[in-house]
Amino acid sequence: MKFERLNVVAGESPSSTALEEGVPAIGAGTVNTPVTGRSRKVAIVLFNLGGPDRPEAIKPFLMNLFLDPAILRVPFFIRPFLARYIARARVKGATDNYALLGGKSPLLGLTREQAAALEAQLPEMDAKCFIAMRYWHPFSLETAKAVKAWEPDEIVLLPLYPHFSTTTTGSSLTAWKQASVQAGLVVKTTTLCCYPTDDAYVRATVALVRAAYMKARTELDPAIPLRVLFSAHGLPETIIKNGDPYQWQVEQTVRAVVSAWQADIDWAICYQSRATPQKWIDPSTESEIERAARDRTAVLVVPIAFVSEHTETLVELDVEYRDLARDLGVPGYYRVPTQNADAGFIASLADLVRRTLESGPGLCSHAGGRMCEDPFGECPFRARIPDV
Ligand SMILES: C=CC1=C(C)c2cc3[nH]c(cc4nc(cc5[nH]c(cc1n2)c(C)c5CCC(=O)O)C(CCC(=O)O)=C4C)c(C)c3C=C
Ligand SMILES: [Fe+2]
Ligand SMILES: [Fe+2]
Repeated sequence: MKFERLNVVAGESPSSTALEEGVPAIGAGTVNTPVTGRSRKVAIVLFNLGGPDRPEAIKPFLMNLFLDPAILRVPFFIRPFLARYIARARVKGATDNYALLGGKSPLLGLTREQAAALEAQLPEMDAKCFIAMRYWHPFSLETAKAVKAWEPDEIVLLPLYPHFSTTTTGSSLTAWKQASVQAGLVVKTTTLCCYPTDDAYVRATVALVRAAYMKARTELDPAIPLRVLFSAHGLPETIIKNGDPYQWQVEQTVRAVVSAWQADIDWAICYQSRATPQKWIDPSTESEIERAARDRTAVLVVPIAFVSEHTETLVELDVEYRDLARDLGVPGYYRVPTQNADAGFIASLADLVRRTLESGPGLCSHAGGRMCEDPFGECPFRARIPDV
């Protein structure tokens, strides 16, 4: 499918979109203009959250996270105190969790594998992937300088978050905008905001879920029912009430996956990784495990909204929730691996890069224009990403 261009989204003027202003998107003509004499140099910037690379990095990583106004929405003069308080409160637990993974997050290594696999799937262009992490190295500024030094013809900003949230992709875009200005990076840029119901992404996800389901079924007593729990990272309820489309987009993905799977399965959506004292969106993954125990149903947990393994899959799902399920007597606990460098998933990203280039410069979703429904005022096609 060919994307519509950004500015033809019904009812929206070019100036109503903030992100294309936010990211330097310079250059007349279309992105399809061939660069004569050589294949076009496309810098693909992969956004992810980042994680500590050694135990001493855990506290500053947590401080970076909680100092982000997109994460901790309190008045600016309170934020440093609250950030320090929450980071201190979490550091011991986080250190124990990262210790189970060798003292560091696997996220950067896995993102590098995704980057190499993606470059290999785009032979028709001179594509180079760069990684911009939000809360630990490589930060946006390091990456923006590296992109500038490479002298690309075009840039594609590709979040490794299929679902747009102000806390993830929105925050990364704000950081990228600031870094681009600081680095003096002025190159035609197209941003993919999200791809929750992209066909190839959904099909790749179905393939992983189906394989794990079949395996679990062969191991389980046929008399025991199996429920599929799609477990996404949670968010504070206030962020959703403010118009963040993340939860709606997660629901769209799950519906698309279930529909493409075409199997008669018992399934539910739940939310994990609550990290602040406020009320987070329901139901929690813990409460779904408790319900499965009451129903004497085994569970297959599908990490949804995460496309790489990290502490929240390898520790929270594989250790903490597995233990909880065992202690409650859940008759079986299985887990679908995240996409990582799965060939189907990387092929979906490669296709998204091609379509993003066709659509640009500016902002697009996998569907071309804005895909979020009206209540979602924080959809980047509508919201102003704050200046930094
Ligand atoms: C869809 C993905 C994610 C959303 C949405 C998200 C929101 C969000 N996260 C926190 C707090 C923490 N997140 C932490 C780590 C972490 N979170 C994500 C993904 C999403 N976060 C990833 C990929 C990681 C990296 C994990 C790793 O392996 O390093 C952490 C640190 C770990 C810990 O202490 O548990 C915190 C804290 C909030 C508050 C939030 C939304 C408001
Ligand atoms: Fe998180
Ligand atoms: Fe949107």
